[in-house]
Amino acid sequence: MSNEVINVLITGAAGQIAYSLIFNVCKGDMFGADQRVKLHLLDIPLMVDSLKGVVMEIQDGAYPLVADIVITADVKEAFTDVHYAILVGAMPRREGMERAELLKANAAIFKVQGKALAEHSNKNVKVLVVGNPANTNALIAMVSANGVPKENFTCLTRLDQNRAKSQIALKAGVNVKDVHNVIIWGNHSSTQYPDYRCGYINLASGKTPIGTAIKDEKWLQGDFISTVQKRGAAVIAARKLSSAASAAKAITDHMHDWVLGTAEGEYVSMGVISDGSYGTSEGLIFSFPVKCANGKYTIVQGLPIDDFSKNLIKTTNDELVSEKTTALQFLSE
Ligand SMILES: NC(=O)c1ccc[n+]([C@@H]2O[C@H](COP(=O)([O-])OP(=O)(O)OC[C@H]3O[C@@H](n4cnc5c(N)ncnc54)[C@H](O)[C@@H]3O)[C@@H](O)[C@H]2O)c1
Ligand SMILES: O=C(O)C[C@H](O)C(=O)O
Repeated sequence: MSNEVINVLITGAAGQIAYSLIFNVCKGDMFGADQRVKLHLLDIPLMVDSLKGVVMEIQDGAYPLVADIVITADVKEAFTDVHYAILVGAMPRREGMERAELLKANAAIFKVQGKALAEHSNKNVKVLVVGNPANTNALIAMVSANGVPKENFTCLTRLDQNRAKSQIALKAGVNVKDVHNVIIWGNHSSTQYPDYRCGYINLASGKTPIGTAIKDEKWLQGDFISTVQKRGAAVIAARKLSSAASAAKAITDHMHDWVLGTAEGEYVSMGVISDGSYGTSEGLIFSFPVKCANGKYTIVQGLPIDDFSKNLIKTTNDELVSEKTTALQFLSE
């Protein structure tokens, strides 16, 4: 076991996602089986008693990798010296709430947390935003965090990628581990574009493009896309709560790959700052296919984009531009 300890912040630590996520970190699933961690767990004052119960459960799990735990409702204490910040806590959408209202409530939270990252966290802190609207919350934190490198801000679209891979595996009758390089473009919302066109399946006969293996273009261009786009809402309708265990798994996958690297030839989807690749608007937090090595990601370049893909990428890009305009307006008020 390494002697070095990394400081990992999880906000919304008394919530549903955190109740799975924290234990994935404790087990070593995120940063590796040798990496010791100090957990910084932040929630609102009302939830601090509940956090005390979470701490008891961490202790009762007897995890050798857990070096220390801080629980707090104080932003400064939570953000101080953290190497990794996983920002899950956010104002949930209430019934009848307009998207703009949700954006406004969360803009305030992520502005404060962006400033806290700049003022109190490790200079090279790596940030993953999960709380919705995830892309735009990440953008707000990024523009509020003077001095923290912009490429250190990401948002979660790995859950969408995992959903897409599973749908393909179910349709093809293969194990999900044999499905590769399915891409999520754009916003973590119903305008996202799940793209199978660069992906392949490892069949007994060899590496086969998804379109060739599945041979059902109507499904691939129709129900496949809409099922993935609407999966979050379908889980909410069934569970009366939003997805939590699958979100925690995806967060673990995202951070694991960012920090420890992706396998040779493998793409994963991450919301990252757009450099204008594939005709997207520079400066948005946009989900792209990326590869990771040495703690850094790079956007995969040169993928073929036909008119079908171009249109769907434009739709999700337009939505993100409009969210950005609304959010920046709130920030300037
Ligand atoms: N990007 C994705 O793929 C994805 C997937 C699932 C859920 N989500 C989003 O993740 C968020 C959390 O989901 P959940 O199911 O854990 O919700 P939850 O309501 O169970 O937990 C959220 C927690 O955040 C806390 N919180 C609220 N404001 C806070 C603040 N300012 N600072 C610290 N903590 C704060 C709440 O007190 C609560 O304990 C939601 O916004 C949800 O929509 C995103
Ligand atoms: O869609 C939602 O509001 C919940 C979450 O973002 C999800 O994708 O499960």
